[in-house]
Amino acid sequence: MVVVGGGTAGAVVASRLSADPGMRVCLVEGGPSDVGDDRVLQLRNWLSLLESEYDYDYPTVEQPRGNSFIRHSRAKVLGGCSSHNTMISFLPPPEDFRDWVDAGAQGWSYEEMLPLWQRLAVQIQPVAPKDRNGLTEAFVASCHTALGVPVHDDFNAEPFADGTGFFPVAYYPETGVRSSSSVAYLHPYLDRPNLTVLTDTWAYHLDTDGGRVTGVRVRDRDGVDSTLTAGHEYVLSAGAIDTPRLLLLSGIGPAAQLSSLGIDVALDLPGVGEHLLDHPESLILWEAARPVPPETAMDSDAGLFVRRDAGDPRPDLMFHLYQIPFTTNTERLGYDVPAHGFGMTPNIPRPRSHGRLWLTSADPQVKPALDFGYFTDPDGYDEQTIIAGLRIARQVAATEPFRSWIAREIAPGPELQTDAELSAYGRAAHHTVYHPAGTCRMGAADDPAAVVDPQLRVRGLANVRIADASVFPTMTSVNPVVTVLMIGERAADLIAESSS
Ligand SMILES: Cc1cc2nc3c(=O)[nH]c(=O)nc-3n(C[C@H](O)[C@H](O)[C@H](O)COP(=O)(O)OP(=O)(O)OC[C@H]3O[C@@H](n4cnc5c(N)ncnc54)[C@H](O)[C@@H]3O)c2cc1C
Repeated sequence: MVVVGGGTAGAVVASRLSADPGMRVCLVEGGPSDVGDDRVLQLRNWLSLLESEYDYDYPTVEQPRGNSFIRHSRAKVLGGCSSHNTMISFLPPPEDFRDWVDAGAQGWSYEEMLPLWQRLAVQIQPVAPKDRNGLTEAFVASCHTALGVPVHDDFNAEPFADGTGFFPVAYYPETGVRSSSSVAYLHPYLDRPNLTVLTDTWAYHLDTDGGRVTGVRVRDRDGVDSTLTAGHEYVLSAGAIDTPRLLLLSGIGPAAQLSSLGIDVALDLPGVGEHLLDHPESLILWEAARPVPPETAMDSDAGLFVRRDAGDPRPDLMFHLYQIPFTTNTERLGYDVPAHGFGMTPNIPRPRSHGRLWLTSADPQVKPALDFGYFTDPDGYDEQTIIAGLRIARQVAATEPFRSWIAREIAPGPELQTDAELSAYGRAAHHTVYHPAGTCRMGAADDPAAVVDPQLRVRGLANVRIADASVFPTMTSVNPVVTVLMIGERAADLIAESSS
């Protein structure tokens, strides 16, 4: 087995498969190991990793209705984004998986996914009491009072329509170490004789012949090229940007795009790079009336879910509380940067705008172009959701005890009140929750727009599967990392079944 990408899902696949001593697994990871690297392992450090040497750092193309300055962070380290994210860990609601089945992903219902959730090796629990501070507790109390939503002690205890509370997080509170896929799935097993982990090794081409992958061309940290071959199967787990990028560089994708770049077409697969999904979020920023207390798991410990559409049992508006002033976008717009501040970030659980990614060059070094199409849905649903979110955040801010923590609203600023004003600000200052997905969409075996079938097999190739966020048929209503881990678990099951 060759697994390309030792990230969130790839680490799970390699770990589960190498538990069988009869299976030889080679895991190829573009970044370094995280073993012993406290900068990566300490969950609270996550923000310092963005735009660092651990980040591939992808720009977007111009977003006429959104923010063109967003830089999409993607982790370059063993464990992938689970090694530099905040590890907020939600089991998605049942209807999210119903949407997947409706999109052709037979076998991916909530009931079929639950056993995978139950066996996850990462340690998930609500933010530990020692990591909770007065600001965050006041926020939860005010959400409850202002909006009448329930307080959840554990969001994962059962499906919910709305509510507030401390997030479930995958970490070890006693040490502050993240429970990433690398820590939970690889660290205990790195001495397995049948598991080879090649770090700092970049895969840049899949060789194909007669409907099969015959090898993966890689370059190691010294710039030495070699070709890895698998006796059984290849698994692509390079993530929602780099998996389609690798396919396209290998001539697997929309034929016209590939031909225009002079890339030989190995397989015309129109869906590769299409259907780029994300969770956009905006920000309401406040100056703090007093310094924010230091206790925290990772500076975004609590949140709020709101349901506006009574016809759907799922929330349709989500907020993270940011316990630090996250001013990247507001500063650019001329707003003050407070010494002490915090914010709420309304995001769209099921956005209706989609985008795509594509190559602009046959050179593997050139980053692909990413167009998220933010706020381009024709009915304006995404825009309206952000406007509603900014208004709801103000309601919470006007309610004690949270209100006493606030000195003033910095952005959008109290003078912006109309829908048009809030929309213009909300879109100019918007950010990403860093959840790209869907670019190698899973669908029915006879769906020509799908890239993988429900067994995660690439359409038209006999021995390669994809296991990462790129296969999402639709966006999950909640943060996606748990779903990505479950995809890794499912991929391992599917491969084990097919090899027995
Ligand atoms: C800053 C940030 C915060 C986030 N916070 C949360 C959160 O709190 N909760 C949540 O649910 N989700 C969160 N997410 C999203 C979540 O982390 C991702 O959706 C998920 O981890 C993606 O997993 P993946 O397996 O698809 O890809 P990744 O985890 O990105 O794995 C891809 C791996 O492949 C490697 N790779 C890529 N290309 C190649 C190549 N050509 N050759 C070799 N190796 C390669 C990469 O180095 C990487 O290790 C966050 C993301 C970010 C960036």
